[in-house]
Amino acid sequence: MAVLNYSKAVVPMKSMNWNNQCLTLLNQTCLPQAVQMIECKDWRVVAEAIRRLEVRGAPAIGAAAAFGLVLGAYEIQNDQGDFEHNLRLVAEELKETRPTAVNLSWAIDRMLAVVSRLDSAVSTGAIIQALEEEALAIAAEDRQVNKRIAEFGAALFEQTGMSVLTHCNAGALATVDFGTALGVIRQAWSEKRISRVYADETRPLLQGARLTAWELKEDNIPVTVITDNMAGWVMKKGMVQAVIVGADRIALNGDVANKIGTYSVAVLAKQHHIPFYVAAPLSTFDFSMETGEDIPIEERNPEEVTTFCGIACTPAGVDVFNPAFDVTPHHLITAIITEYGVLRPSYRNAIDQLKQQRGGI
Ligand SMILES: CSC[C@H]1O[C@H](OP(=O)(O)O)[C@H](O)[C@@H]1O
Repeated sequence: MAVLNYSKAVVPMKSMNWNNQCLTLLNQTCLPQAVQMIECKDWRVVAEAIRRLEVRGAPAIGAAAAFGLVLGAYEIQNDQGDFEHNLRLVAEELKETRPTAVNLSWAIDRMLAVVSRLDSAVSTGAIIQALEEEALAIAAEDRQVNKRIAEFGAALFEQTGMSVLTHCNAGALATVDFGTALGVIRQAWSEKRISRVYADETRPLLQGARLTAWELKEDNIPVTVITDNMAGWVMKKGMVQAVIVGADRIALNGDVANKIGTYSVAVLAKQHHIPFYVAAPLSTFDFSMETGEDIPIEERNPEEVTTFCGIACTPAGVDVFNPAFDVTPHHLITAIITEYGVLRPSYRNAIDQLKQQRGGI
């Protein structure tokens, strides 16, 4: 695995790039201190990068896993045994890297569907070419989808000069490019609808303080970083007029899994009569899941909580609970912004109407 260090001046805001059988990832665990790219030529390196949150964010890990499957296909093309069977083994290992974001399984299933549609007589080389084209399509669609979400979402900010709070990072770093919640913020800023962003630091891994603040500073969008326990007071003081977040999995009734702490922010927003928006592409919806009750919640290494920048901040041996996500019930969500428009309660009806409009999903 080659590691390349860039000066900040040249780094693309994109989370990843694919070229000549190599997936280059912007290593998000090094930001904002260092801009480091990881060159992945082995699918196992991609899988580990997803597990370690070197690449993270629901759409971003979906796209990364898709390119990881292409790397796997190149590796196994001359192996003994059935190519499609061996490919599905790689696909399953990529799917298992993180359980909550449905975009991961959505992307892998979309890639495998390409293989299923091909004539059984086609060459392995033709299969690999089709897989590579599909992964590139997933990545290319991402920016277009995020731009549409941004246009629909920005219109929700009806005043000028509003302040908005966000949690975690749903930016260009969490997607292939431009971002979902931060995409809406970028568009609303360009239309002068918002004047400042309050970014929750988002313990324990600080995606807000490290990544959202980095993205917004790079874009010269005014950002104020707050600790997670300040969100209520910021709302009480009237310092924000809206909340917008991303999502990792959305159930058919509109329950939303997102970074841990999102539920608390939604309860606070309700208490203070502040609109709470979720921005997410259709690939974040789980059409097999009626409610958020069954959304798998990833639990991560306790050391993410017991240490801070590598320094122990708890006594040794204490018990730790470290869920990476929580589920916000649909009744706390004002609207869900998608690339097909803004969904409002009842979300089940809205999603059914969307399915009818599109002749299915
Ligand atoms: C645009 S999806 C971003 C979504 O993913 C983040 O989780 P993680 O940093 O663990 O990958 C967080 O839930 C964001 O809202």
